[in-house]
Amino acid sequence: MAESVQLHIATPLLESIPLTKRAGFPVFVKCENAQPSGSFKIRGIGHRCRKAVLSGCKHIISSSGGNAGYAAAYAARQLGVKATIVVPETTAQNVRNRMSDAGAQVIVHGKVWDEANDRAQDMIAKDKEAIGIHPFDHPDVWAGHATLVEELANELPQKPDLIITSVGGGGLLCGIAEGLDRVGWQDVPVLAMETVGADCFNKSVEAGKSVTLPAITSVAKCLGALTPAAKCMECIKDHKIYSEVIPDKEAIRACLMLLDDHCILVEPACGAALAGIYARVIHRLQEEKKLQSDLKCVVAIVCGGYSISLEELLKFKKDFNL
Ligand SMILES: COC[C@H](NCc1c(COP(=O)(O)O)cnc(C)c1O)C(=O)O
Repeated sequence: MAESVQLHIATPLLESIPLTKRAGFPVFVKCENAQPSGSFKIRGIGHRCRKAVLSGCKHIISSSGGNAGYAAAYAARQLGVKATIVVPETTAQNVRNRMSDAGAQVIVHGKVWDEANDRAQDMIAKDKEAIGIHPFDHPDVWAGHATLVEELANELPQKPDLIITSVGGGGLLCGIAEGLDRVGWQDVPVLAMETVGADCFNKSVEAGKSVTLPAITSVAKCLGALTPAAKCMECIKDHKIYSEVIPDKEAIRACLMLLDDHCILVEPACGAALAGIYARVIHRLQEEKKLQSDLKCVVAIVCGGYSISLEELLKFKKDFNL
């Protein structure tokens, strides 16, 4: 059963007419919001959980800002094992409820994910039957996320000129890099988007070494890792990765514009990726001659996520005067 139960799905890839019109070049959206757990996380977290259960694990303990934890709770339910998810105070109540509804025990500890992760590590050390599921820093997580690029290789009309993603701890970025290697697209550049106050990867790229933020001050709480996975710093050696940072306001604007363009409600962590187009970051890179002017195929990953509601988005709209 654990070998064969389906955890993630092959998600829709849409040629986005509204985004293509706004951008002036063909834009495809990879709709990870359609995953059973509401975000791309189930790809890597599901793969990690399945391998853990096949190795005899009876209790999954995950730390998460929210979406990785829900993916772990969902995977544990499908795999028929116990799950405990440790989340920081910033994790939205609706996400905590979803984890409980999936059958997981939810423990709230710490102001940021890193503190929740410390508590989870303590629990893992004391439970011989448990295996820890890291939300972004594990080879099995990256291997699972890489399936997204394999689907692109099967679906896109041509090799992409650019793939846009957002970065929290860098697990999705590392998975994309692994996927590009798998399908022979090592030269495809990646635009890695973060928000001000959740930009540990950008700070690390600028410093040429891993940097730990003093705090997470962005509203994109699900990008809230203080330090990126070390693997990210290897990825930038082997792949062309543009690291860009936008203010929270642009992430919220992107969420609002995507809702209008595609009737898809996403959280700020996902809006950050779409801001690569909506905030014209790509156009600036083109003006700076860092990106080719004749883009023919750009893929934006709609990473999804449940840390949002219509009410919260409307409050952000008001707070940011949008
Ligand atoms: C603290 O949180 C890290 C992680 N969220 C990460 C996340 C990302 C960034 O993915 P990453 O770069 O961490 O693999 C993007 N988009 C969404 C909707 C996300 O939830 C979590 O849920 O535990």
